Amino acid sequence: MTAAFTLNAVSHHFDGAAALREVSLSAAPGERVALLGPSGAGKSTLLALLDGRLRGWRGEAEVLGVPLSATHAPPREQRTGAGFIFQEFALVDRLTVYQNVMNGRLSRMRIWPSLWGRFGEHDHLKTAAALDDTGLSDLARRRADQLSGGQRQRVAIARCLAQDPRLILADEPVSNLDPAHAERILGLITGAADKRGIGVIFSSHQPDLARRFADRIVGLRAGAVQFDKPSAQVTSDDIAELYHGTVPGAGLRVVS
Ligand SMILES: Nc1ncnc2c1ncn2[C@@H]1O[C@H](COP(=O)(O)OP(=O)(O)OP(=O)(O)O)[C@@H](O)[C@H]1O
Repeated sequence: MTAAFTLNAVSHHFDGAAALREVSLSAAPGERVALLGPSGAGKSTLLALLDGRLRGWRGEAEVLGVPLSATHAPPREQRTGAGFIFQEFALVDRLTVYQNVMNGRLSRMRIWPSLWGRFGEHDHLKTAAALDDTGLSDLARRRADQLSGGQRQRVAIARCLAQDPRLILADEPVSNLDPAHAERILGLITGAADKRGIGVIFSSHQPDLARRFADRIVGLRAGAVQFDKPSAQVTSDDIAELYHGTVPGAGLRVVS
């Protein structure tokens, strides 16, 4: 089966400073991988690369069997089918929950219908299913700016699910949430992925949650892979070494 992604010696620099250094990694289909590491380790950069948004990197990268280009965005018909959940939710405040989730369908539509916002019955069905999976059906008519942080995050997840993704990428999906909500949201994302038989790659600052919700943890530091292990084999020493010398509060938040 096609790997969720494969990276071979991928490096990236921002203004001459290395953000990723010779990263070689892959994930099996359906695998849940957590990216851990202190602030500035390169987690968001790696996820942006997997999402096909990063330009100017070196090396080789393939997502869901589609080679990525370091120089240009892929044409619509060659997109990988990965869905992205943004840390800051990226919702349109003046639109309803339903409209925000429906927007997830735009990337699945042909160009002209998408420009006119002409959604079909199939799009409405996918939207309704995504709202149901995230427990948002009762809030469908509420405006996005009238939601709590946890509810907004659920809308962002539903929008991603409405895309019918073949892989879910999530950049610190629970960083703005209290511990109980964080656990619920990660359970929601990984449960929805399991139901669809697809993988999840998420970044986190919370080792305990990463251990609980990921099959595998990749420790990134200063753009390089420091460890890559099944979650059950990641020790407290691995975590301490990964965060060694970093500013307190910029990372580790233990959730019991
Ligand atoms: N657009 C940008 N322009 C310049 N430098 C950038 C840009 N984006 C990231 N960087 C730098 O690249 C490095 C990696 O950043 P990245 O955001 O990938 O880290 P991160 O592990 O996601 O951090 P955090 O946990 O704080 O979100 C950092 O040194 C950061 O300052």
